[in-house]
Amino acid sequence: MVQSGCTTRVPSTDAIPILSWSNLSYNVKVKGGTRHILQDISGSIYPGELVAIMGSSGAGKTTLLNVLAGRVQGGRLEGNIKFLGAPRNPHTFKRMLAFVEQDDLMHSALTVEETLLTSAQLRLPNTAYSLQDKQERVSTVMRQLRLSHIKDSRIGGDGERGVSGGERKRVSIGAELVTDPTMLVLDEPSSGLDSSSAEMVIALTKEMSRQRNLCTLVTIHQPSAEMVAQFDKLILLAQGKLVYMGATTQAVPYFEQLGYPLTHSNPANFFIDLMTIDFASSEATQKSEERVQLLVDAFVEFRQRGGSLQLASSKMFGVEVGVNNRHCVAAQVQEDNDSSNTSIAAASDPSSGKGSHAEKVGTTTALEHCEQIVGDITHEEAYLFQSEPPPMNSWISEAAVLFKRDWIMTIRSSSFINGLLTQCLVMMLFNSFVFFQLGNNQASVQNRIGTLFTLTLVATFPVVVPVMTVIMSGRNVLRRERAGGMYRMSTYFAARALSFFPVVYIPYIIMFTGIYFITHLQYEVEKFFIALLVIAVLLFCSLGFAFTMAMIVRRMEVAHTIAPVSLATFMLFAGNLSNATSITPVLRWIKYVCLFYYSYSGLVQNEFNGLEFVCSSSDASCYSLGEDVVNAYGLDEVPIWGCVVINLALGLGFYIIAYFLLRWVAKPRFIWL
Ligand SMILES: Nc1ncnc2c1ncn2[C@@H]1O[C@H](COP(=O)(O)OP(=O)(O)OP(=O)(O)O)[C@@H](O)[C@H]1O
Repeated sequence: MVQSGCTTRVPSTDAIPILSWSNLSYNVKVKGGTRHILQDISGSIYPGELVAIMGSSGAGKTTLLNVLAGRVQGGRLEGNIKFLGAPRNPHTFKRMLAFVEQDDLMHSALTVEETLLTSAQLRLPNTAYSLQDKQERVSTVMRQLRLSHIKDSRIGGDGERGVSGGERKRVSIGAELVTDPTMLVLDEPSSGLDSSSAEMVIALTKEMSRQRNLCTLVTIHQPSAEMVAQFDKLILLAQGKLVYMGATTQAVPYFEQLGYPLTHSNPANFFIDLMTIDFASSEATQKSEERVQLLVDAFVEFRQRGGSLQLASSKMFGVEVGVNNRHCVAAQVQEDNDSSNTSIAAASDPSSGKGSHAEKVGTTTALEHCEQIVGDITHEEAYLFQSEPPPMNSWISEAAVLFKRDWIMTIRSSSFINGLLTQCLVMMLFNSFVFFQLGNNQASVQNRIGTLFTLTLVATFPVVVPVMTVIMSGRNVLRRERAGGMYRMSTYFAARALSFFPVVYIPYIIMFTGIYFITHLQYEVEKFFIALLVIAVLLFCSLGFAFTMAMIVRRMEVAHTIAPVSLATFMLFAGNLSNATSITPVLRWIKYVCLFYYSYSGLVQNEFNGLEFVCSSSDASCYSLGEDVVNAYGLDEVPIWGCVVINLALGLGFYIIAYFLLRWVAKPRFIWL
C-alpha cells in the first residue's frame, strides 16, 4: 500500500490545477418556480489529489460531480469551469475523463479480463498500442486493483452469479483506468458495499491516484474515519452551498475555530450533523438552517481572508493522513515498485508507458526526487494535453472488437440460445408431423397453405421478442459507453446486428429444411433455394423490426406487449387470414409495409406454381392447378423476385430507422460549461 508522508510541498508558481471551477450555480425549473440546486461553488483540484464531496442526502453532491464531469442534463448552469487552465473542449475532456457511475453498468456475461480488455481495445489507439501492450496494461490494472485472481470470473448480475459487489466496483474503475485518464470521477463508490470493501475501494483509488498522478473526485455518503483520512481534500456541501473546501487535515480545526469542536469519533458524522437540516420540529429546523447559513457565510469570509489556518498535524483522527494536499507522486511510486514489485505505475512504467501522460508531457520519472514537483502540470504541458486526442481506431477494427464482444455475450446467453433452439425444434417437429408428406389432393391445398403460413409466423414472432429483449437489456451499458465516447454508433449498430445473424439463421435454416422435406413441399432444387431465400429475407426483416421496436419503446414490459400486437396486426394483412385483394381500401396500404405479405406471397407462388391437384367427386370445390390457388388468395400481385426484393428493402428500411433512432436515443444531452 502506498503510504503518504513524502516531502510536503506547495504547487510551483507555474502549476495549474487539472480542473478549476468558480461561481458555479445550477438551477432547475420546478412546479411553482426555480430550484437552486448549487449556488456559488468554487474550487480546484490538482494532479495526484483524492478529493471527496460530502454532505447530507440532497445536498447536491451528485449534481456537483456531474457538473464538473460535464454530465449534467437539463436545467440552467452558470459559472466557469477550466480544464488544465483553459475552457473545456468537450471532445478532449471526454477522452481525458474516467467516469465511474454509481451503478456498475457492465455486461454480465463477460469475464473481468474481457471487460477490461474490451475497454482497452476500444479506447486506446492501435497506432500507439499493440494488442500485447493493451493486454499488459490490463494485467497491470488487474494487479493494481487486486483483480488478477478473478480475471476469468464473469461479471454476473441480472440473476446470474458473478463477482462480489466490491470486485464489481473495482472492475468498473479498472475499465476506466486502462485508458490512462487525467481525471477520475466516482459517484458514490462505496454505495452498496460493506465497510471493508468500501475501505478497500477508497484505499485502492487513492493508491491509483498517486501512482498515476490522477486527480480523483468522489462523492461519498457516510465514510468511516479511516476512509475520511484517505482524502486529501474535502468539499462539504449543505443545501447546495459550500461549507468547506480544503485540506482534510484542516477541516476539524476549521470548524473548531468557528466554535464547533469535534463531537464524534468519526469526523464524517460530525460534518454531516453540522450540515444537516433537522426537520424534527419547526424550532429545530430554524436552528439548523441558521447554523448552516452561518457555516456558509463563515466559509465565504474564510476564503476572502485567503483561507489561512494553522496547518494541523499529520496525525488526525488517530490515522496517518497526507501531510498536505499535494504529494510527491514519483518518489511514492518508486517506493512502491521497489518494495513490492507488484504495483507498476502507468505514469512511469517504462514498459507500458507508451503514450502515458508522463511521457506525453515529459514529466519527471520516479527516479527523480521530490523537489522536482512531478505532480504539477505547467501551462506548456497543459497545451499538449489539450491538443486534439488521437483519432479513434478504424471503423473495421472498432467493429471487430464490438462484434467479438457481442458474439461472446450472445452465445453465453443460455436463455436466449436455448429458447431459440427449443422453439426451432418444437416447431419443426409439430409442423412436420401435422403436415406430414403432403400429397396432391384437395386437403393438401389447405395443408400447404397452413405450412407456408406457419413458416412465415415462426420466422417472425419467436425471433422478434427475444432479440428485442437482448437489445434492450444492453441499453444502460450503451448509454454509459456512449457518454464516454467509447465508439461510433455505426460500429456498435453493425456489430450488434451482425452478432445475431449466425445464432438466428443457423437453427432457422435447419428448422426450415426439416419442415420442407418432411412435409414434402416441392422437391426441386430451385424451388427449395427460392423458398429458403424468402425465409432468409424474412428473418432479416424480423431482426430489423426487432431493432426498431427496441429503439422506439423505452420499457421492456411495454415492448413485450407492443411487439406482438404490431405483429398480430401485420398478420391480418399477410394474405392468409384475409384476402389480399379485398382488404378495406383505407387500410390496404398496410400490407405494403407488412413484413409477412411479401414473404407469404413469395412462398405461396413458389410452392403452388406448377403444381397439379386431383379433384374427387366428394370435393365441394376443387383447385386443379396451383396457379388457381395463388389467384384465389390474391397473392399473385407481385412476382416472386419482386417479393424478395421488396422484403429486403423493407428489412433495410427497418434497420435504417432503427439506426437513426439509436443515434437519437443514445445521444448524450449534457449541458456544458
Ligand atoms: N433535475 C432535477 N430536477 C429537480 N430536482 C433536482 C434535479 N436534480 C437534482 N434535484 C434535486 O437537487 C437536490 C440535490 O440532488 P443530488 O442528487 O445532487 O443530491 P445528493 O447530495 O447527491 O443526494 P444523495 O446523497 O441522496 O444522492 C435533491 O433534492 C434533488 O431532488
